[in-house]
Amino acid sequence: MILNINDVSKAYSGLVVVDKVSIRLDDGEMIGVIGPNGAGKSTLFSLVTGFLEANDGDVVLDGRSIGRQSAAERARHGMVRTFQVPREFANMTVRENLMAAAPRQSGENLINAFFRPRLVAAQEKEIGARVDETIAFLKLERVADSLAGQLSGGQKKLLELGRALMTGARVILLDEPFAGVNPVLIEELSSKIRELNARGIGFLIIEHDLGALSRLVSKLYVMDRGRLIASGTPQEVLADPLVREAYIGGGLA
Ligand SMILES: Nc1ncnc2c1ncn2[C@@H]1O[C@H](COP(=O)(O)OP(=O)(O)OP(=O)(O)O)[C@@H](O)[C@H]1O
Repeated sequence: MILNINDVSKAYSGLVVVDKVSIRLDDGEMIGVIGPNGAGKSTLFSLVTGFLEANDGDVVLDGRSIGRQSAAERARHGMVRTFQVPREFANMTVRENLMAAAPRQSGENLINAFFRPRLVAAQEKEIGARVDETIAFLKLERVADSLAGQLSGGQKKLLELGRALMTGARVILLDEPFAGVNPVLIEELSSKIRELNARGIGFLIIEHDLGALSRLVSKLYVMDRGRLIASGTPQEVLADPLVREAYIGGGLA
């Protein structure tokens, strides 16, 4: 699945926070998006996935323009995002959270639930099997029946990834997957992401942990004050004086 972000822009009361950003994510590619605080990275993810409406530009997924579609429609086409602060349902268990994230062809239609209970039951069973697989893949067995609100920060990030996987997405945008996660779990999460990527899922990843991100992705895009200022391999980008300058005071050693 190929994602083309074409000249996407967003302004708030005249202040441009995303300025004509274009990024291409090739089939099964993994790309990092970095930049100092307030550069516009999270806003860009919301524009791409339909949580915010762009003022300009388009988003094209596998040749189809989806830039005017809702987030739910874009998810149905195979692209979802996660959030910096995970958005799990705190009062539901891990298993229930994963169940709820799966798209349903028939169960959400009450008439089907009433007149075609066997169809709905078969579908729920299939979703249940996928939930079990996802729990095993992310090694969440021990907390599968715990309330999501009681998980550690790192486990919440795993659940967030699991919820994205349950949608069946082929392109996943991860917003700071390693923030607040301990180093051991960062390695664990990275290897899960790598494994999913090897199965053909494309990733765009915003991350401030440049070391962990650079080990994961083949290419970095750098944003500063709404604009893309550099792109290339992690080695090229992190050695770029323009990039180092953008980060002054922002923590790039
Ligand atoms: N709803 C809003 N109204 C006005 N300004 C906003 C709104 N949302 C974001 N902004 C501004 O847009 C700019 C980009 O914010 P954004 O959160 O996308 O940056 P970011 O690169 O993701 O930062 P961080 O790394 O800190 O998460 C910031 O200056 C922010 O203050």
